[in-house]
Amino acid sequence: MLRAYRSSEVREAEKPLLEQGVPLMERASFAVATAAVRELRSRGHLVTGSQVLVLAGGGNNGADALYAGAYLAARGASVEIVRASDSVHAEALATAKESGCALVDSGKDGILKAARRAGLWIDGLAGIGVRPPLTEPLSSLVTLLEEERIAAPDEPIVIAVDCPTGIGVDDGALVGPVLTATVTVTMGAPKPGLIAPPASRVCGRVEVADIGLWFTGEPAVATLSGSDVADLLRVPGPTDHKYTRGVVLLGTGSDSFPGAAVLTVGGALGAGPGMVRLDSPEVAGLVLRRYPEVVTGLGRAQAVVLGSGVPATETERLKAPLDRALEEKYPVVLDAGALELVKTEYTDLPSTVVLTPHAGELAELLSARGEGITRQDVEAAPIRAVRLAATITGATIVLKGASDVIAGPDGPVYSQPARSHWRAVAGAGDVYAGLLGALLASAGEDLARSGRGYGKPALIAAAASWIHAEAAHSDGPIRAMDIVDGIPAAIASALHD
Ligand SMILES: NC(=O)C1=CN([C@@H]2O[C@H](COP(=O)(O)OP(=O)(O)OC[C@H]3O[C@@H](n4cnc5c(N)ncnc54)[C@H](O)[C@@H]3O)[C@@H](O)[C@H]2O)[C@@H](O)CC1
Ligand SMILES: Nc1ncnc2c1ncn2[C@@H]1O[C@H](COP(=O)(O)OP(=O)(O)O)[C@@H](O)[C@H]1O
Ligand SMILES: [K+]
Repeated sequence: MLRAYRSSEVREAEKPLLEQGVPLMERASFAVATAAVRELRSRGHLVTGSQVLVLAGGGNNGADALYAGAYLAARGASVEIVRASDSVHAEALATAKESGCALVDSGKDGILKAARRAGLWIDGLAGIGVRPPLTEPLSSLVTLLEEERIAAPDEPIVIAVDCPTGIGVDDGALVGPVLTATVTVTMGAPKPGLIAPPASRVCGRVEVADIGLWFTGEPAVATLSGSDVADLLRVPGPTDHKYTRGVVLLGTGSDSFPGAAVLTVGGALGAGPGMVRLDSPEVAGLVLRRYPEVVTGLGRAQAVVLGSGVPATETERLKAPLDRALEEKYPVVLDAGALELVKTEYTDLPSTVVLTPHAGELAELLSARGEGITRQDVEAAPIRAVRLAATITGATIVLKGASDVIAGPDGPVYSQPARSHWRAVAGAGDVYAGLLGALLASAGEDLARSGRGYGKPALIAAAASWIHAEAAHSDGPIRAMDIVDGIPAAIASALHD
């Protein structure tokens, strides 16, 4: 599991070490320099003679970059420094100069010329001490460098120290200019913005440098790996039968969208529940032709999926199964049309109800609940949007997208990236809803007994996102049914991770 901690938690973790005089900055800058050497070598360059640009801001982040520059200069690199603040760390600057680094003329032309000369930039303009948007003069400098980076015929390697300058370190937001990185060398632990969208998209490869920090608390944001998923999966044993393995009931599909029933059933069956029930008479024939193992009609279940392929105007029939699940405290997935119910009637939900909107649906839901939020707002700061929605509704929220961002009213936010953007295809969300329902069903009795979720529904949803991403992994076009077909192998790969 990748565990990301906020800047305040990083500073807390640093405190005892700094009091003991542990040389954190030395460790940090050495990690940056080592990453720089590796990046140069992996592209066939020698350190000696390589042209490096150190972008040094006024904080400790700038000092890290300067010491890294000093190290590279001592190894024979030709290092130039852009001094982006009047208050650059004096000792670090002196060390860099002594090692042979040269200061660049700080006018626009001087900076651009130096940027063009250098094949590797070290971004020490701002670290975890900065809240975006950047203010002047840093804002213009970052804009200039990012434009140059994009326009350069040979794209420079950009090594971000701790985080790319300009990102929302703690919330993953992108507001204002940022300098996109090839590699981010982050100190001690990832920060939320390094693993959560949209900021995670400008971080390149994230490397965590062990500088001796120790974190014991709950992370702010986490990303599950295959082995975390394996820990959550209930593998059947000799005493299991279909009812102990979990029954999932689907109220999905309609005359308008019959295929959604096939896709949700396929997603559910792929996860291996004991039984899938379908309560959608108008599409039962279609589903049974493809999946004869499905049982039709209402009945007992340990989890319920409602709304995929059901128009928002036809949600009346979803209320009976929803009421029953709420009464019996079984987990529920509300997808697509069923989200309509949360706008007006079902306004206070337990966290065992999981809502699965895409960005547009989440914006609509939040707006209907009195928050003036657009799709663009959701996309610019997904962590904030899911947290807000979880607080307002009480439910667990899965914001579907290139990365799924998941939050309950408490516990960490999970950010689960896609393995391939070919996944963005109609019906992929229906497959997800069915898959999630089946996973919740296998935990349904436990969740019902606990009465509340205590973070577990979010964790299970994150596992569903991992499996879905793995099942949709592809180097070329895929259909939603290919994701269905990929689920059993994705689960097997988690179990063997
Ligand atoms: N604290 C420590 O002891 C350690 C910190 N380390 C490094 O130190 C960094 C944090 O250092 P700092 O706390 O000095 O913070 P930063 O280095 O992130 O920089 C803060 C600087 O940015 C300016 N600034 C703040 N908000 C701004 C905005 N919106 N627009 C433009 N400028 C803005 C401030 O005036 C200040 O000069 C970490 O990211 C990491 O790289 C490492 O050296 C390891 C040890
Ligand atoms: N850019 C992207 N890259 C990868 N996956 C994506 C991207 N955008 C969306 N997705 C995924 O595609 C699916 C789309 O779901 P949804 O919007 O509900 O569509 P539908 O209702 O047609 O199934 C979700 O699983 C989501 O995580
Ligand atoms: K930085």
